[in-house]
Amino acid sequence: MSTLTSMPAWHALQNHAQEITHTHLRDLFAADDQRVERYSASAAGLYLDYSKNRINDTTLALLKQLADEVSLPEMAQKMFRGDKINHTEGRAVLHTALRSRSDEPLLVDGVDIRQEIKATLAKMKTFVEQVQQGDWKGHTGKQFTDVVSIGIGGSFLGPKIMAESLKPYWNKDLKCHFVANIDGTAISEKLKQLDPETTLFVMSSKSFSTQETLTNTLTARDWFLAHKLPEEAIGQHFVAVTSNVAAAEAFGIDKDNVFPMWDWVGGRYSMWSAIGLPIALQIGFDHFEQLLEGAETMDQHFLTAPVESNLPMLMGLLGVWYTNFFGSQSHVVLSYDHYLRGLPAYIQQLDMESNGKSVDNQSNQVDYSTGPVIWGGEGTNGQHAYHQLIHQGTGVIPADFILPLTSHNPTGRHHAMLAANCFGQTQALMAGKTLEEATVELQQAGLAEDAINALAPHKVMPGNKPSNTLLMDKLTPTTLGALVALYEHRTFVQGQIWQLNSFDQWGVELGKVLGNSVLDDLESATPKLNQDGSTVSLIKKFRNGEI
Ligand SMILES: O=P(O)(O)OC[C@H]1O[C@H](O)[C@H](O)[C@@H](O)[C@@H]1O
Repeated sequence: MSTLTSMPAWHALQNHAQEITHTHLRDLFAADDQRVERYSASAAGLYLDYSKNRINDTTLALLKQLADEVSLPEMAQKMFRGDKINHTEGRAVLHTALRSRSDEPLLVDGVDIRQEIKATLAKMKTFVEQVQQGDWKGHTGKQFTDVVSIGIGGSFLGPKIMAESLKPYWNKDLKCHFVANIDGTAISEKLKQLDPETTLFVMSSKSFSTQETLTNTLTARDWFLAHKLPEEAIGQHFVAVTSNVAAAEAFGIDKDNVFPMWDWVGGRYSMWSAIGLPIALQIGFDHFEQLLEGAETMDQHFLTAPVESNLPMLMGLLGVWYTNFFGSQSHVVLSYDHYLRGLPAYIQQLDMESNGKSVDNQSNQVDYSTGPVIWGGEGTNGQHAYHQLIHQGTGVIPADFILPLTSHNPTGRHHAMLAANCFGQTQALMAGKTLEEATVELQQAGLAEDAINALAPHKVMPGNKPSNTLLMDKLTPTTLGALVALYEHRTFVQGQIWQLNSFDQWGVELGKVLGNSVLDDLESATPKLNQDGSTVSLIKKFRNGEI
């Protein structure tokens, strides 16, 4: 039995879950008109209504006890101060330092990283301003109109989704494009639209060894040179962001054009570093700094607020409550804002690559569920696609609804309708519709009794489906920074409860290695074909070009 499942709070939560499954949220709201006042909290420009969760005061007390029993507050302090909590890679975890304005020295292996962070931010600021003001032009003297950010995983999702989310703040004279996939269509379709004389390439790869990014950059480089631009023009049109500066130089990127990052920043936590350069180019450096400031405000809240009003702690613990005591296997993030339509995909990598693991910090196989599938999309679109399952499916899928109260594009009644849909969905999930209510509805519609008896059960909505509602006054760089930091710390909370190292990703290695040996067989004149039968069959079909 693992240490986690032997903890007193764990056993108490198991017993408590048995009790609370017999209560309906409808009844909890009916019995307490102060419920939302007691189960809501605000911080860093965000408001969390968590009253539509399957909880009562005992639940929260036991979840808090569990947090204490795993020493969560102490673990958070260790992370922020640079302890090497990423123990399988022997690394600190300091994405929080990237957005900190503290001057307190922060040593990693004897080096004060605050100075490196400051120097890199200054380098980014100078570069962004030079590009925006036309002081850094293309080889033929034209100002850049387009930026192509080449990267994948955390070197793609952060830049792309944050830039997309902050469109109201875009520098109108510069358009950022994002290429990630090795599929040649991705880069080909992008390059078709572009003029090499006015295009700047930002190649982002922490390791500088990722096949997709290296290949796409070489293809971009070939395209660039194929347009009669000389080799010496590369230096003006290609910059890189990486922790492997030597590899970047060997690749042909000028040393002065390399923006450093560090091994104490995980890829999925790296948008605050120079990986965020495309964001800063798109929205301007001042707005990028506001993104950092919003995140830092959430950091301080996470470090100092008591559990019962600590947004990341509450959301993280509630996730554990459903995963481990209600059998939930997925969690849905619903952005009721068109600009935030990509956010669920960002949180998907953040959370699933952090906690999609089954070996604990003591190198033992866990005997409990860990990271759920994170999915989601844009409201109200999801209501016409997958909300059916959330309402009437057989499982419990906790939902986060995210809505800015003010739209950047006030258009007629649109925003009121968006908000009404958002709130209506959380209400329907909570209250549901009973058989009696469905029956009365059908009687009022004049259906015959046998028809009613056949149809009514299909119209029953069990309700008691949990949701969080996250509000902000308006989507700004500051509130977006706070929102992303909130989810980073929510992921940290869950990883700590599950006794996981949330900051390595050994699971992505095998597929890459096997893919390389398959590639040899796909391209070789004399393929070895010493793979399993299915893979050999697939290789042969690819080589023959027919199924
Ligand atoms: O930035 P790179 O070193 O190119 O890595 C890009 C991505 O590669 C892997 O898939 C990791 O799992 C991701 O966390 C990382 O963001």
